Amino acid sequence: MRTVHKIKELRTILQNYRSQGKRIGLVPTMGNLHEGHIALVSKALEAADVVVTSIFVNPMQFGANEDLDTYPRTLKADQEKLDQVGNTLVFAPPVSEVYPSGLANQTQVVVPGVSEGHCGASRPGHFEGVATVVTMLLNMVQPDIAVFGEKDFQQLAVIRKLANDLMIPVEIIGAPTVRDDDGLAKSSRNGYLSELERSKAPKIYQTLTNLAQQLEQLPAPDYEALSKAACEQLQSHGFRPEYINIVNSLTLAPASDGDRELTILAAAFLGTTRLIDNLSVTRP
Ligand SMILES: Nc1ncnc2c1ncn2[C@@H]1O[C@H](COP(=O)(O)OP(=O)(O)OP(=O)(O)O)[C@@H](O)[C@H]1O
Ligand SMILES: CC(C)(CO)[C@@H](O)C(=O)[O-]
Ligand code: BAL
Repeated sequence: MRTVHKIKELRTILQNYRSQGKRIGLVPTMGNLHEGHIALVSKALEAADVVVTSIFVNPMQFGANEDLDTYPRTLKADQEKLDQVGNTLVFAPPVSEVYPSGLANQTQVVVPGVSEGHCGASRPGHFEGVATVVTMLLNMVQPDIAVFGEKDFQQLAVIRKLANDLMIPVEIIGAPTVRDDDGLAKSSRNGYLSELERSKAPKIYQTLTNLAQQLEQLPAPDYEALSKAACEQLQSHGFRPEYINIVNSLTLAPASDGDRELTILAAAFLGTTRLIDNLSVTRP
């Protein structure tokens, strides 16, 4: 497995693979890899001959009071994990390589509709940062396929829309959320949790599971009342819920009576750690 830090070098290597007729996959990450990320790389390897795993903590998607400075950077351990998986190439550029003219001067990609609300409301500018860097990565790598996790459900919707709207010739593939045995979605930020917080954290998934059951069973659910009750349930377990929203799985607009494919989106703080999760349901 090779690691490259420069776009020029990456392009030369990929050109060589392409000229041999190899299919190229991309898995964008911010590093600190766990089994969720490895599942994305394995899925990409099912559809591509060589997979580029990018590791880049993208400053453009972090808000002023967020954890850009403390976000775990663990390149060596990440390389060792990827070494076990298969034919991967690590692309780990420095910030100066991705934003040579600085952030303030950077052209941005804005994705209307699906970027708004949910995490888009609580993290202003976040999805512009994600959409911009993902567009740049897709242009740098020019992959046949790119794999993203359903754990970041709204992000996946944003990326599907930008690839479609900007006519980027890539297949965007979603991969299911990988969870710990107790249901907690694996996430780099789980590492911020204290032992006590970690023991409470699975409540977020349990709350979503209970809510999903009600959505499957109730003949005419009152979505707002159910969301409010679920937030109160989380609060009683020591969370500070940011939102629990029941949405149309495709548009991410609030669920309405005729919708059958629904997704429950949730974000909540445990102490200073912000966790997100989601669960999709089909109404009878
Ligand atoms: N548990 C998981 N299951 C499936 N995919 C995941 C999981 N966790 C992260 N991913 C996916 O991995 C890719 C890179 O995500 P990222 O590096 O931000 O990891 P993360 O663990 O979600 O980090 P953070 O805690 O900062 O949100 C994204 O497409 C994300 O959806
Ligand atoms: C897609 C991504 C790598 C863009 O920085 C990031 O938002 C993430 O890790 O999910
Ligand atoms: N996993 C999404 C990236 C972020 O929270 O910034």
